[in-house]
Amino acid sequence: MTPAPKPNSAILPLALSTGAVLLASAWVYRHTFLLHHRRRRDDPKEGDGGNEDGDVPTTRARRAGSSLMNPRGESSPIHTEIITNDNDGNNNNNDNRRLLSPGTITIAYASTTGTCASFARRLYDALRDRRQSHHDDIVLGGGRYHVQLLQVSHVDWWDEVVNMDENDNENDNSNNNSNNNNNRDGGGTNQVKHPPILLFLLPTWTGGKLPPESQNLMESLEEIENDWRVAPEPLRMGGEERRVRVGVFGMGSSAYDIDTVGKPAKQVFSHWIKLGARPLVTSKPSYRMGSRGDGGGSVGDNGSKAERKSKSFMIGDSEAGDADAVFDQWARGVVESVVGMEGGSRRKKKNGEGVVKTLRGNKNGGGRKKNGEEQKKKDTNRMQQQELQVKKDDSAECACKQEANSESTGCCDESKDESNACCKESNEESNGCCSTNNVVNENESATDSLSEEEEDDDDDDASDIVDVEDMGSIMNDQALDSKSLEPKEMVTKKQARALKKEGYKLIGTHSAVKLCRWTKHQLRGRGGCYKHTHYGITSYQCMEATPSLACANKCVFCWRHHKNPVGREWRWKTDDPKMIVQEAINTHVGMIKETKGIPGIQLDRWEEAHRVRHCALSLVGEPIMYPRINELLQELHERKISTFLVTNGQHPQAIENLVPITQLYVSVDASTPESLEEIDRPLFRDAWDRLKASLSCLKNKGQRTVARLTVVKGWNSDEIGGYARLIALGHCSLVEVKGVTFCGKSDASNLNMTNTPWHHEVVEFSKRLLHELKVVREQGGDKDDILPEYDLACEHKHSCSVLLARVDQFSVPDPNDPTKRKWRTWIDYDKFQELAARHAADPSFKFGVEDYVADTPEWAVFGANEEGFDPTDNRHRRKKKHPMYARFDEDGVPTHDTYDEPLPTEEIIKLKGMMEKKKMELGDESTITEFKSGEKRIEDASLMFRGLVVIR
Ligand SMILES: Cc1cc2nc3c(=O)[nH]c(=O)nc-3n(C[C@H](O)[C@H](O)[C@H](O)COP(=O)(O)O)c2cc1C
Ligand code: SF4
Repeated sequence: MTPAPKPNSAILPLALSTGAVLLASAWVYRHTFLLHHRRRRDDPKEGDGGNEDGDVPTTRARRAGSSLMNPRGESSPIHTEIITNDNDGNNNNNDNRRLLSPGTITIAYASTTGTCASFARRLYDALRDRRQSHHDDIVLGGGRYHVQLLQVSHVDWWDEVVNMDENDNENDNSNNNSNNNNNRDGGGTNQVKHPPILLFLLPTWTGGKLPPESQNLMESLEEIENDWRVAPEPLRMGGEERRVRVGVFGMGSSAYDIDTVGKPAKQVFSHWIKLGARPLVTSKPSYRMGSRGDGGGSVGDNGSKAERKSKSFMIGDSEAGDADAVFDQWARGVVESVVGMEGGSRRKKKNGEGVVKTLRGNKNGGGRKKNGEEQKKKDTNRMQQQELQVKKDDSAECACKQEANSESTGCCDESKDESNACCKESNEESNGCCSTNNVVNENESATDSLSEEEEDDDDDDASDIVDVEDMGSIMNDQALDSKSLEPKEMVTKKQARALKKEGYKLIGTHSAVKLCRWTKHQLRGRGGCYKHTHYGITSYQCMEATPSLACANKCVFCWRHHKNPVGREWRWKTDDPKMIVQEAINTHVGMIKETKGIPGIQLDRWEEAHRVRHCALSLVGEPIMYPRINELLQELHERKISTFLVTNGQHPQAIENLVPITQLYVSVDASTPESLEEIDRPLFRDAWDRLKASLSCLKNKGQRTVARLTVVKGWNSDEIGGYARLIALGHCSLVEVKGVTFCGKSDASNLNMTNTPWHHEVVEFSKRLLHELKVVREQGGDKDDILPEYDLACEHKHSCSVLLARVDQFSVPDPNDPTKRKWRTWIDYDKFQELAARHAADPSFKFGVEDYVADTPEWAVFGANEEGFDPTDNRHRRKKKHPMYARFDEDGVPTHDTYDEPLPTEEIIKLKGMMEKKKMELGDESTITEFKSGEKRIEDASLMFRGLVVIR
């Protein structure tokens, strides 16, 4: 690798001609850039924001002034602190250091669902546990560090790297002098400047990127690397003492494309190395105070090279369930390296163990022993895996094909009719069950490249880069280690805790039930849900359940806020369907019993509610993924419980295999491949094709099929023609259009209340969809393939829902007025059970949609005065603090009154003022208050004129 030229080095020979002068100037500029900027920034006359050299940013928006730095001496204890940030991302701590100041350890994390944030905190606490004095100081080894914890998104990375401080060094020196008295190791023995250390904890987000708010890190590093004005490997400048050491821990999930797992973390690590940083843990001690004889050296001298190299950068896999253990391993390596830099081996051992205890929370120091046992177990597993692989390779048939005959759904099943899609994926995507091949191969290549490196025992930067290239293999190695031959349980303890907190009652290892708020609503005589209006379901006799909490998406509007398992195919322990159904009913009925005390409960309904008559397999997750779904449906039918099942359309083969059910839904969340990607954030690369295949499957199902459209304003409410074309693939019996329900703010989604459409907007959308369906119908096609006619059949204003139904299946001429249409979208549930039982006894017996329809009551029909509200119930209208408004500006300030008339300007200004005041009271966050009845009130200044919002 080319050594970095020294700033201000020879330029004169080139200045012989004008061209050469220009060239030389550019060169000088480039190679003196850092120095120049350091000086300029520190010169008060030039100002912080001055940028006369072009568009290179020189501001440091979020950094406290260097005058605020704590005095620090080389061998006195480490000072630690947490940098807090306000909602605007401004750093409130005036005591934070430049990240590249010698003697600074910075733990920088990004996190959206909390994993990396908690790891960062654990690492910080582990370091803090090294505190050796009553004031907030920490000692590692023989020296001290200033440790700071911050979020990636709150740092101006360009500024931190490019505008390095001259006076960071000066401060370092002066601090050394001023604090010699604090030297706990005898003072004066540790007169060495410690290199800055950067430790990153980074998750993988959609498409193998960093979460959007943290992408500033990647962008800045890329920019610096590519900016011709910045010297190559700028971080080498200033000598070894100042050369930043870097460690990165990436989080990902192998439920996603394997090549995205930890990708951004890997890229970040690679960028730092290319910029001249050194891996914190290297084959030779990365920085050493004394000679080996003095007890110098690092943990890098211990263990195999492969082990050592895996420590600066490691990846945890949330899917494998061993992320904690991998993190502990990484963190231990990191801390031991810091200790190794500082002091002798005696101290290193002691301190290293201390950190292990803290990270694992094991005060008895049992961590290491357990580790040894775990390692043995892992080795055995790895050997078994490899044996298995050999067996698979030996067999003439592809493993997927063998599995395709088994009951399990997922990629192997799907290979049956999708031209061996699974095998294809195993090559292209290292997907799930078929990926063992790739993993083993990659291990081999990892071994190859590592042994090549063994020959190159030079601790140079070339091998640092090779280090980076090997990291993917290391991750696979970890993944393989963690794989057990026994299928594991789907829901981890952490996920179970999170789901329970949100009110899910878990059944067995992968199922759940939850009491729907409409159940309570109708028990109190306040009206049922839209399924009551559209199909005659008794809401208080309906059980919401799922036999699979996992699914293959991360939809932006998901109720689970992503505290759930994800997976492309079933690979978990499989519970017995009878147990699931029985437990679900018991749990549901238990919850019904608890509602007795709710004010207004109607006792006759409450008693009836003890008998479950309907099951909506739509709670969360993907019910159709459960390999024994048909048996489960059978169990429900045997108990005379109707079955509504909602699938997200990612498992077409499972749809094909499904037994007749009362009503089968496919969610259609987007009308183009791009918006599907954006909204559902699917795990499958071919998600769009899967959705289309699923819809096509509906055509021949025989029973009632529904395309469910969830309208997210501003995300999927355009391109309506695309929806019509998708619906046409399946000739779906019904089309349910429903406004998205906002489930409170979530870090994992950018959705907010403004994405929730009003009922009149859903009606407008439905009318436009009807028009587009007509267009498709008029375009014709084969005689048998002409799209049937649809019309607006029902609406339920309370849940912003409209039903479009096929005229041929759900309407008859009105006997009282043959010029009019009479809708029959309700269901004769007893009839369905009779037909389903006959089919179960004799699968050659077929039945269709028209065989179990029932009349839709007048109040439920689209356009009725009742707006879908059952008149046998009592309607409770909310008292509005403010009159209803029809339209709002982008901040949520009303612009049109309830009759859609524009408001006078002075009225708008007044409302704006009220909102500002509310914002001051509430801050930026929205607060959600849950009432006993199950209703939730969301308070958010931007929503204040929309009245109370109820979600279920
Ligand atoms: C919306 C979303 C998208 C994700 N996309 C990916 C991905 O493409 N690849 C991957 O390996 N992991 C992906 N993950 C998994 C996360 O990287 C993993 O759960 C990680 O632990 C999250 O860390 P955090 O809790 O600190 O945010 C995704 C997670 C979410 C919620
Ligand atoms: S498919 Fe359903 S359960 Fe899965 S992420 Fe989407 S909304 Fe949530």
